[in-house]
Amino acid sequence: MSTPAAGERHWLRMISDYVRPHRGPFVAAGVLLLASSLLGLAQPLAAKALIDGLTAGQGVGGALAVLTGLVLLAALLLGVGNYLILRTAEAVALDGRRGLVRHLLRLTVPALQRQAPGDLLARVAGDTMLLRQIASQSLIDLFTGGVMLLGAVALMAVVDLALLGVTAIVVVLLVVIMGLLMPRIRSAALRSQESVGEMGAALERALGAFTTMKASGTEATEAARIDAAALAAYRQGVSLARWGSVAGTSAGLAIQVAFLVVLGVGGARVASGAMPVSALVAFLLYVAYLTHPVMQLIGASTYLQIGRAALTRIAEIDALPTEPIDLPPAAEPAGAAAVAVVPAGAAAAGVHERGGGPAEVVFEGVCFGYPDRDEPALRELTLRVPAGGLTALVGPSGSGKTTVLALIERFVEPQQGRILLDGRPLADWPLTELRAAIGYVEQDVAVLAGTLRENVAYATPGATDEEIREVLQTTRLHTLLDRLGGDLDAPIRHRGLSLSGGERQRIAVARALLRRPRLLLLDEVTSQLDAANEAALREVIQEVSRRTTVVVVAHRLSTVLAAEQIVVLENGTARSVGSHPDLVRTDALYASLAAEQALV
Ligand SMILES: Nc1ncnc2c1ncn2[C@@H]1O[C@H](COP(=O)(O)OP(=O)(O)OP(=O)(O)O)[C@@H](O)[C@H]1O
Repeated sequence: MSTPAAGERHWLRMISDYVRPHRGPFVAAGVLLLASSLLGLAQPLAAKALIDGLTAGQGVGGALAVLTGLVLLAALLLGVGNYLILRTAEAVALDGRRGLVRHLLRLTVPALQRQAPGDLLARVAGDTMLLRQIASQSLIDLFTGGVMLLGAVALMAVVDLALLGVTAIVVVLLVVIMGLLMPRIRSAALRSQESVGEMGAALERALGAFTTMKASGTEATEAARIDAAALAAYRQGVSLARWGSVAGTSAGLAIQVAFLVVLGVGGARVASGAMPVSALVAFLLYVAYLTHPVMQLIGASTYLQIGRAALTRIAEIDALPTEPIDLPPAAEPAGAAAVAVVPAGAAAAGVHERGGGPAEVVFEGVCFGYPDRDEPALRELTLRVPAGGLTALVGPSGSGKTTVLALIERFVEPQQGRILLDGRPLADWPLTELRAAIGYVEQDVAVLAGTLRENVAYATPGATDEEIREVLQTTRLHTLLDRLGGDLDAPIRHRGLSLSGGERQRIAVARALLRRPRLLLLDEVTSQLDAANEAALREVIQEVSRRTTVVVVAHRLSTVLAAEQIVVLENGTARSVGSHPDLVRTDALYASLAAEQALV
C-alpha cells in the first residue's frame, strides 16, 4: 500500500469482492430491513392520525389497527432480514477463511518461512471474524441507516421546516465529531489486531520449543514476552472501546439535545399557534426515531474501521507469492458435512502414475542465494545425477547440500543456470507432477497429528494395508506397529512427541518409499538411528536405488560408502565427484572426513 488513496481503493475493492458473490441475499436482507424501517417511519404518522382522531373526538379503531399492523409487520421483516444478513455474513467469513487458508497453503516456501505461524493463525481466525462483522453489521446498517436518516429528514421537512433546521445543526455537529473519531478507531483496531497476531506468534514460539524452554528455564521470559503482546492488545482494545463509546455517547447526546431543543422551539411555536400540537408530537417522534439510524450509522462506521484494519492484514497475506498449484473447489456450506475430506496429496496422486522409471537430474551452472544472505549458497554448481543408483552429497555444514535438494523440489528457484529432470527444465514441469515424481525426506522430519496410516500414506492416499505394512517392515517400523497393537489407525500423538527421533525419521522414509518415487531425496535420514537401524536403512536405500534414483545427503559417510557417485560440496560448488575409494585417494577434504570417521 504505497499511498493512502491506493490503500483506500484496495480496501473498498476487497469488500466488494467479498460481497459480490452474495449480492442476492444481501439485497434481499437490505430490502427487508429497509421495509421494516420504512414501516417504522410510518408509525409516527399513524400515531399523529390517532391523536388527531382523538382530538377531534372521532373513532380511532381503524388508526389503532393500522398502527398495530405496522408494528407487527415491521418486527417480522426485521427478524427475517436480520437472520438473512447474519447467515450471509457467515458465508462471507467462510469465503474469507477459505480464501486465506488456500492462499496460505499455496505460498512459496521462502514466503512462508518469513511469517510467524502464530500471527498467521490469528489472521485466519480473528481477522476473518472481523470480516463477518463488516458484512453483518456495517454494510446493511450503512445502507438502511442512511436511507432511514434521509427518509426521516424528508418527513420531518414535511412536518415542520423550521424544526428541521434546528435538528440539522445538531446532526452536522455530530458528523464533524465522527470525522475526527473514525481515524483513531481505525488505527486502534489495526494495532489491536497486530498485537493479537504478535501474541499468537510469541505463544507459538514458546509452544514450538516447549522442551527447550523447560530445559532452559525460560518460562518467565517467554511469559513476559507473551504478556507484553497481550497487554498491548488490551491497551489498544481499551483505546478502541474508549473511542467507540465517545462515538456512541456523542450520538446519543446529540439526539437528546436535538430532542430538547425541538421540544423548546416547537413548544414555543405551538404556544404561538404557528404549528399544531400533533405536528410537534410527530416531529418529536421523528427525532426520537432518528436515534436508531444515527446509532446504526455510527456503529457501522466504527465496525467498518475495525474491519478495514482486518482487511489490511488479510491483504498483506494476499500479496505474498504463491505457487501455481490448483486446489479442488471447496464444498458448498450446506453439503460440507457430506463431503469426504480429500486426503492431502490426493491431488498429486491423481496426476502421478505411481512408480515409473528412475529419473535423471542435471544441474547446469546453478547459482542460488537466499534473499536475506549476501553469500550465495550455490555457486555455478554443475552436477549430473544419473538415472538409477545412489548419489551421495557430502561436505561441511553449510556447503549447500540441503539447498541442492530444495532446488530439485522447486521450493526455491535458481537465480542463474538451470536444472533438468529427464532432460526437461524443471521450470517446464507442472509443479504437482514434478513433486509427485519425487520422494523427499527432509532433515527436520514432520510427523503429523493423526494415525500411523495417515502419516505413512500421507502422500499416497490410495495405498493398501498390505503396501503400508510392507513399507513399515522395510523401514523396521513393525516394532512401532506392534506397540500400537498392530492397528494402523491408532493415533500417534501431536507432532509425534510420543515417538523417538529414529522412529520419526523412519516414518518419513516409509512415507517417501510408499510413494514409489522416481527420484528419492534423503536429507540426513540416518542421523538419529542406532548402528543396527542405520545398517538396515542403508540396505533399504541400496535396494531402492536399484529401481529408482536416490540422492542422499549424509554426514555419516558409512551411509554412503556404497554410493556409485559421491559429490563433495564445498562453499556451494562440487569440488570433486567419484566413488569412496577414488575420493579417499584424490580429494583431501573427503579423505580427512573419512579419516575423522575412521573409514580409512
Ligand atoms: N532459509 C534460509 N535462509 C537463509 N539462508 C539459508 C537458508 N537455508 C540455508 N541457508 C544458508 O545457506 C547455506 C547453505 O545451507 P544448506 O542448508 O544448503 O547447507 P548444508 O550443506 O545442507 O548444511 P548442513 O550439513 O548443516 O545441513 C548456509 O550458509 C545456510 O546458512
